Amino acid sequence: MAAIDTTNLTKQYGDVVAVDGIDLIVEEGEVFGFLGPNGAGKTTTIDMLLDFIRPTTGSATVLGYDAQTETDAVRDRVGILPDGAGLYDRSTGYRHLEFAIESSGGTETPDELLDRVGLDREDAERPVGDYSKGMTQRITMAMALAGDPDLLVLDEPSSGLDPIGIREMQELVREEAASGTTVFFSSHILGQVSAVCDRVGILDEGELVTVDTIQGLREAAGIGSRLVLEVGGDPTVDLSGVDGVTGVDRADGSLVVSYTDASAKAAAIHRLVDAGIEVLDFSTEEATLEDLFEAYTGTDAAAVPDSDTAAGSETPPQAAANVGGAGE
Ligand SMILES: Nc1ncnc2c1ncn2[C@@H]1O[C@H](COP(=O)(O)OP(=O)(O)OP(=O)(O)O)[C@@H](O)[C@H]1O
Repeated sequence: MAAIDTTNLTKQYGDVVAVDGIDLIVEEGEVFGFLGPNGAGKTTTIDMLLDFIRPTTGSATVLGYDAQTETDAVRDRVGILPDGAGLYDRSTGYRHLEFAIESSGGTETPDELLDRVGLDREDAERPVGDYSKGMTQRITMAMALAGDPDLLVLDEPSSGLDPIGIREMQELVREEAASGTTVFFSSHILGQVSAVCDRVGILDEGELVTVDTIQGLREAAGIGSRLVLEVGGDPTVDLSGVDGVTGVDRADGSLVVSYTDASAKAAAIHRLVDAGIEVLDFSTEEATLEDLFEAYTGTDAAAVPDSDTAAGSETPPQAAANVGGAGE
């Protein structure tokens, strides 16, 4: 059974096709990165998976349950970190956790969840309305973890976190994955997705343009990295048959070997040395993740702000599930 399975999932707002006929399968146990520039349709897709909004056409199942007709079964099994937490400002972090544990039927204690997300007890006793953005993100993540969900849906989870917080969040995702939880990780920041995800789907203007591993994306996009070698003399070079090498050129007196697989670097150098060619020096120029993002979306990733601003939604922001909200 797939953790997420969508068929022609579509959401249209007037003339805007926010999500355009997505067919996507996320296997159980995988960490799947859902990547796309701002406005690509990531949050809209997630909102349809959790029945916060209804598709215009198409359907989806989550953990084998119909996303529209078996919503309770879905929400009971899914932990959600929404883009823009719907918390109760005057209620404490601790109270939010108690509520999340109670409504998810969890057996953990609030303190255990606080530990996992790096929030201390003192902060947990303050009203969440006083929290910084990073603290809000942490308490929301803790709520999402309550009840040991089978699927974690994280919408821009690093939003508001500092570099240490981002690393801790990635570690949490790895821990969850190691314990068998499927993780659906949405972000517009490729580096964060690639750090934790087994596969990545790239969404652009509502369309799922590709689904692959990061390595597969590199190869398919044909944006390899380059090995620049300074060699003695002007030898004839034949690197045909070296796995991962996609081309050999000369530039400014150097030999430039293009490759899509990092293991090709050492193999190419060995081949040259075996052929009696003197390798005086070498350096590598790696294709960046930004190059990759740009190749698929036409969006200059460097110019995409690290924004956590979501487009509007049909419904008010949702509290982290398995939660309906944490009343006072
Ligand atoms: N309620 C709505 N009414 C009209 N248009 C909407 C509504 N909600 C979303 N949209 C539009 O749908 C498109 C997809 O928005 P969505 O929020 O899903 O993108 P996103 O990929 O999550 O973006 P971000 O990374 O900025 O959060 C955008 O063009 C957005 O303006």
